[in-house]
This record gives sequence, C-alpha cells and structure tokens, in this order.
Amino acid sequence: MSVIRAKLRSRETGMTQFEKVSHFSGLHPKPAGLVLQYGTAGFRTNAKQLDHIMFRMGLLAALRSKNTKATIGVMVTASHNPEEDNGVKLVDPMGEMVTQAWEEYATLLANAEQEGLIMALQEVIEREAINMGQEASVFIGKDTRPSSESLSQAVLDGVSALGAHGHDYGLLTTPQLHFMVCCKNTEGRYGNASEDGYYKKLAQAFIQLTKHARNRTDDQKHLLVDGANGIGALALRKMEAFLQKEFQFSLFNDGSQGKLNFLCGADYVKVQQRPPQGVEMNAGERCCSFDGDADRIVYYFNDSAGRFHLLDGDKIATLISTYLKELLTQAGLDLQIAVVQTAYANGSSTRYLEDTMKVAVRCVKTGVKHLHHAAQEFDIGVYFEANGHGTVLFSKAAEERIQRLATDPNINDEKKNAACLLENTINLINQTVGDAISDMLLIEAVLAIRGLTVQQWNAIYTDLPNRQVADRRVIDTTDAERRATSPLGLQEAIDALVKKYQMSRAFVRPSGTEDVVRVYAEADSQESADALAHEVSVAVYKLAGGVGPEPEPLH
Ligand SMILES: CC(=O)N[C@H]1[C@@H](OP(=O)(O)O)O[C@H](CO)[C@@H](O)[C@@H]1O
Ligand SMILES: [Mg+2]
Repeated sequence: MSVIRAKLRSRETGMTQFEKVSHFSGLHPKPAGLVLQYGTAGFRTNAKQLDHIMFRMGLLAALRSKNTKATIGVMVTASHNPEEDNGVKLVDPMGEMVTQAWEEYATLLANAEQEGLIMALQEVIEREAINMGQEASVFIGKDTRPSSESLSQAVLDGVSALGAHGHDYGLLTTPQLHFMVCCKNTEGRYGNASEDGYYKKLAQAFIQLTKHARNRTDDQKHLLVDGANGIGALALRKMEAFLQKEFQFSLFNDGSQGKLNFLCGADYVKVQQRPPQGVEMNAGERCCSFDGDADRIVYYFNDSAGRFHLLDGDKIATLISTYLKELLTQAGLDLQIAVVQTAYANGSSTRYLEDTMKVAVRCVKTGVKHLHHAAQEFDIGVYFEANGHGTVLFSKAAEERIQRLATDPNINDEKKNAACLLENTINLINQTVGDAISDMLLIEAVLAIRGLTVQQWNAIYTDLPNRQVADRRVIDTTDAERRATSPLGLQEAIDALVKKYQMSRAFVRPSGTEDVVRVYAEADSQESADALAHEVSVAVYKLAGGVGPEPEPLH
C-alpha cells in the first residue's frame, strides 16, 4: 500500500522514487559478493569498500526519518580505527544510536546485490509500513579522514534519491552530531541545533559549575590534550573561544602534521598502557587523549619516577558517580544512582563501587548501545566503557526533581548549593552519547570542585594489572564471530588457565569493529596478566583454528 503510494506520488514529477534510487545506485555500485555487518558501532572497514554502503545508509536514514517523522543523523567516521578505514553510524531522533531492528535493515540493505536493492528497500518499507509521502530530513557529519569527503557525498546522494532533505554539516565530532539531532527533534529544548549551540551550552554550564570551585589554582585550570590528530582537536580549538579563559589547554596531535590515531589517541593509550607520541608531558601533569571522532577520553600522568598512570573509563565513572552521590546526599534527594560497565571494567573498579561506595553496578555486553539502554533504567545512570566512552543519563523525573529543588525558596544553603551544582552538571553533560569534550569539562569541573589532584583521583583505588590483546593471526577473520566463541573446550581451557593465577579473570570475544579476536586478562601482577593473556591467546589459536604462527609471549 505504502509502496504504491510512493510510486503514484513520484509519477507526478517524472521518475518514480524507485527509478531514481536505481539510477543513483548505479553510481555507487556494490562490489559483488562483498558482505558487511552492522557491527558494535555501525559499519567499519577499509574506506575503499564503503561507497555503496554510504549511499545505502543515506537511503536507510531517509526511510528512518519518514518512519519516525523526525530528523535522523548519519555520521561518517571510523572512530579510533586507522586513517585508511572509514565507517558510518546512524543516529536516532533523541540522539541515541539507531534501534536494533534498524541495524538489521542496515545489514539487509548493505548486502543486497545491485539488482536486489529495490526489493530490499520495499521489504523495509512494508515491514515498517512507511508512508513514502512523508517528508524526511537527515543531518550528516564527518570526521577528518581524507575519504570522509566523498563518502559523505555518497550519503547525501542516498538521502536525495528518496526525496529527503539532507543537511551536510561537514566536519563534526560524533557527539556533536548526536547533540544536534536531539536539539532539532526537541525543538531547541536541549539546546540550539548548531555547532555553536553546542559550544555555547557546554561552555556556559562549565563556567557556572566552576564558580562553585573557590580559588581554582592555575594548575586546575590547565590541561594537556592529545587530539589524536582528529576532529576533536579542531572542535576543542573552537570551544576555547567560548570558555572565556576559564580553562586553558595545551593541544598536541592537532592534525597539522601527524596521522590520525597513529601512535596517539585514547585507544592507543588505553590498549598500549603508555603515553601517546607527540605530547610533551612533565612529571605530575594532567593529560588526556581523545579518540578519532572525540567520543572517548582517557586521562593519565607520569609520576616523578617516570612511571605511567592511566585513568580510564572506570576511573572516570568512579569519580563522577562519587561526586553525584555526594551531591544527592547533600541535596537530600533519594534518587537511585547506578554505574553500568562491561566485562572490560577493571575488577578493582567494580569492587570499589559496590563494596566501598555502595553504588549498584550493572555489567552488559560491549558496545555503547547496550550501556546506554541499561543506564536508562535508573534515575541516574553513569555508564562508561573501560576505554573511556561514556556519559551520564538523568531520567526526566530526576531532572524535574533537581530543577524544582534548585528553585525552592524554602531550603537551606547546603541543599540549594547541591541542587544548583546538580543542575549545572546536567547542562554540562551530553546525554545523547559519550563525548570526550563534555566529559573532559565535567571531569575538570569535578576535580576543581572537590579539590582533587589527578594523583588523588588515581589513588581512589588501584587497578589490577591487565592486558588486552587483539591478534589477527589467531583466527580465520571471515569466521571470527562464531569460531572465537564456540569451539568446544575453549571456555573450559580458559577457566583452567585463570585458576593458575591470583585475582585473575580472562575472556575472549570477537571484535565488532575489526577482524580480530580480543583477549582480555587481569591478575595480581603485570607479569601474571601478560602470561595469562598469552596463554589464553594460545588456547584460542589452538582451539579456534588459528592461522599463521602461534602467538608469541608478551614482553
Ligand atoms: C574492548 C573495546 O574497547 N572494544 C570497543 C570496540 O568494539 P569491539 O567490538 O571490541 O571492536 O569499539 C567499539 C566502538 O567504538 C567500542 O564500543 C568497544 O568498547
Ligand atoms: Mg570513537
């Protein structure tokens, strides 16, 4: 029925919508036989394989927009992956990741052979009963990869082929696009749907919040930032002007020379457990790294003995949830706060949160979409992946209670102060998705308000030594998803290996963003964590049909 309506409508203008799609899809042909999955965070692979995917995601975004009667976002980025890669993430009306059912449609459209594309489109239209006469609008953003330019053009072609209105915002961080989509669909209640609207909202909240930190020292106002040679560096430079000298940073890896994510950025620092190249850091100085699309952040410093200390997503979640819990107590608000983590969370962080802080902790599958959904179940849900991707969600009811309290004339100063802090904190947080710039400003404000140095923050608990390995040699990449998780005896072998070490834990899973199997291990010492990670890699190699030489011991 809806399909027929689409044909009738378009006939008035000459070509039917589907004829137009067929025509344009010929300009973005799919290499026969290529199969890609919508992974942990969208499609991601070498940029050369993505032109048809982008066109088709433009089509899908147009359909999703017609289906929801709202603006949809398409972000062209491969985040922390190498510069040669690219990818695409779809953003739903409230700024969240696209819903699971539509991930399936994305995979369906992506893998339809050229001649089957219209049928695949029709299937989505019929299953969702989409009114093809409905107007549609799509916001498009891209990161700084050289391939992003032509790939975002391919998205626009897909959007226009279905008669939708495409607005290309050019260079944006991923969280900026999420923010703008949400602003647009809430008629400005969340902020102004523009890049400046983003800087303005966050900068104002930061300035308000740090007014509560009396006598901020110069040290508290200054931070070293590794921009991963990506879009985050450009955005931070723009943010600088809005911060009115309330915060200064020294920016390294700003993209003027180095290669994106190469030997720098949040993922490199977290996985390698070492500082990025290109950052001049003195002992004790607070530093942070963004990833390639600025939705992740990790902190670190070198101590006077030259030892490196990493403050990852778990440490960030602990800092923020402790701060919020204290404010709730001061404000006399009985709101339930919880932290959502994944299996990659350091065991010490989970123990500290549950046993010492008495904060509820939930563990969910890897991927921000899983954390985001779980966090929505609480009044206040703090979610962070260990790699530094995360944010805080406040339920509507919680926000309203905080706002009412902040304007209540009959409360004492302590309560009023706490309620105002909570209100400004809400304004500083990008609740649509993890956001390196927003998280950075929040962390800086919290450290200043609580008078904590980075060393004191780090000492809240001690990480168990851990090791994460990703090995291309250990498994047949085309079959990674199934063969890593289900060869007979693998879990038993891992269990037996874990028992050999103290305070130990290990697991393997196929990555949803790269052709690798990830092995994670933690134990009471770095030597044990490394040895366990190696032994588990060998078990994967032997039991999951490894190709190439056996994994070598870690240094
Ligand atoms: C261990 C790890 O850090 N995995 C990352 C990585 O997913 P994988 O499915 O592990 O490749 O990229 C995802 C997207 O950025 C992120 O959400 C996730 O946490
Ligand atoms: Mg990212």
